[in-house]
Amino acid sequence: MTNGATDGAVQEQQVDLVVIGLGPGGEALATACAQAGLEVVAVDKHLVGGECPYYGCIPTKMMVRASDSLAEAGRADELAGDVQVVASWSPVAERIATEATDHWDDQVAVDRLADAGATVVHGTGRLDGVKRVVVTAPDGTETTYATRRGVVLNPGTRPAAPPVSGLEGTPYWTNRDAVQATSVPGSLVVLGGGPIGCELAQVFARFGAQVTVVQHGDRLLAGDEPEASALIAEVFAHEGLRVLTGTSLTEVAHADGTFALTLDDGQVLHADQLLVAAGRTPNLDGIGLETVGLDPSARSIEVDDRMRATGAGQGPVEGLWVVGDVTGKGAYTHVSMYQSAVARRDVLGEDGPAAAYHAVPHATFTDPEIAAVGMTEQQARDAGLSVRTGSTKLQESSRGFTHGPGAQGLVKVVEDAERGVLVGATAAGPGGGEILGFLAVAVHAEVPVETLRSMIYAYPTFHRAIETALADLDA
Ligand SMILES: Cc1cc2nc3c(=O)[nH]c(=O)nc-3n(C[C@H](O)[C@H](O)[C@H](O)COP(=O)(O)OP(=O)(O)OC[C@H]3O[C@@H](n4cnc5c(N)ncnc54)[C@H](O)[C@@H]3O)c2cc1C
Ligand SMILES: NC(=O)c1ccc[n+]([C@@H]2O[C@H](COP(=O)([O-])OP(=O)(O)OC[C@H]3O[C@@H](n4cnc5c(N)ncnc54)[C@H](O)[C@@H]3O)[C@@H](O)[C@H]2O)c1
Repeated sequence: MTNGATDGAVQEQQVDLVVIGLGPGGEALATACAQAGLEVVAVDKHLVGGECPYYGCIPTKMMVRASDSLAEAGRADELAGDVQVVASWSPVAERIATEATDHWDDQVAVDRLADAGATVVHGTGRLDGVKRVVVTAPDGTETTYATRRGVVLNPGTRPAAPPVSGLEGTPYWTNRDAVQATSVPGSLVVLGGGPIGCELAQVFARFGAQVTVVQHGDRLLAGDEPEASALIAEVFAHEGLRVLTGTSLTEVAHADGTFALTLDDGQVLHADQLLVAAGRTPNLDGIGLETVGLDPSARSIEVDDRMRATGAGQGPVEGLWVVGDVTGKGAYTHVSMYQSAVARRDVLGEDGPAAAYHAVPHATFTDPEIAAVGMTEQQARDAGLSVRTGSTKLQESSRGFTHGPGAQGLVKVVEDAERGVLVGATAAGPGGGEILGFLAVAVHAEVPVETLRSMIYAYPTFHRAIETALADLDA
């Protein structure tokens, strides 16, 4: 690192690369570029690793694993005899605090990145013109970095706070509070029926909370196929969760440890806790986009297939790569990591495949898991494709029949009939995310449907239902 001109408290340093935001993609890219010999400054204002390991995927999947074990124990009655389980949140809270997050301490991640050769800085980064960054340390000191190769942005998102009267100032939860819970509320209202709302609603309900989900759209998991939404609604109803769709929260009050939540139809809900899971706000405010000619009010940054930032209708901004949720290509850890590898190759001048998004997979870890890849039927129709669909219920397969309780699920395939390839698919059920692996290959590699139909599917597996769904394309 070479020091340039210094000006009072403001220092200027020359380095090869600055990474602003160390979510999964930024952390991986900073590590790889440092290992490749670049002088890398890796900046995060909070925890190295980002939302996924501390407040997102990892702690929530530990919660899901625990609540699934309770559900399985409940199913034993029907399958294997009496099982007595007294649910306790303590092992869940303990596992998250000690095994997942190290009590929300990132020292291990900081050391790992430093060992790779990067300089790790805890501070807030912002662009300061092309290939330049200013970092403000927690004590207010500012350092300017002039980079030789450029800057990578991976700032991610934070929980959105919907503009509901009275909400601000109440002790409501977001995902960040929910994963730090040390006990289960007696009653919980979940605002938002997306992946976060659905996963956490089911977890807390299975641990004994009385849960109501308030969703202003007309169905849960609105990004998935309607059949998957209907399945989740049916399971939630069966498990005693209340789901209110087509409803908005208009007013929040909190007194004596209780929330009073007024809905647009005048109904008032009372609950011990409110979890707001109503979408995400990109951390793009104040990051200096205007200093490189980009729109500072944008909700996402346009990127080309090498992850180089492009303004609307303009070419790439020199020396600026963007990865993760703020690219708007799918707010998932695997997308952030995938983009990180594409950007790393471009930064290092290596060859490799360009980014492509026709087969982005996702899995929502409710029970049953709702997993999908590529387009929904509606998206394929909107794209003007000649669409054929096939579907089957998992519980009607041999494996579903033997599995018994907890076997609800479905496989749905969406074919571009003109090309004879799948452009989308859904796998919902036990291990839905695992069944999806097969379908993700089919959509990614555009395997002809006739080839998929000529395969042998192991009996009696859940994934064998794919063969039935493919046969249904002709129906
Ligand atoms: C509850 C929950 C569950 C989830 N479950 C899953 C799941 O099961 N599977 C899945 O694939 N995805 C899941 N996700 C989504 C996943 O967490 C994100 O897609 C993933 O973290 C990738 O985000 P990212 O790389 O854009 O950055 P993030 O993880 O959001 O990290 C961004 C980092 O940038 C830092 N930062 C922001 N601005 C600045 C700045 N100006 N200067 C310095 N640092 C800055 C932040 O402190 C943060 O550390 C879940 C999310 C949530 C909230
Ligand atoms: N398993 C996974 O892969 C996983 C799990 C959790 C989150 N994630 C990622 O994180 C992202 C964010 O998740 P999310 O669930 O917060 O967001 P989301 O945007 O997917 O869903 C939020 C839901 O809240 C509803 N909503 C918004 N404002 C509302 C209001 N005022 N009243 C009632 N309902 C309202 C919306 O209609 C929407 O259905 C997801 O899109 C996903 O990419 C992934």
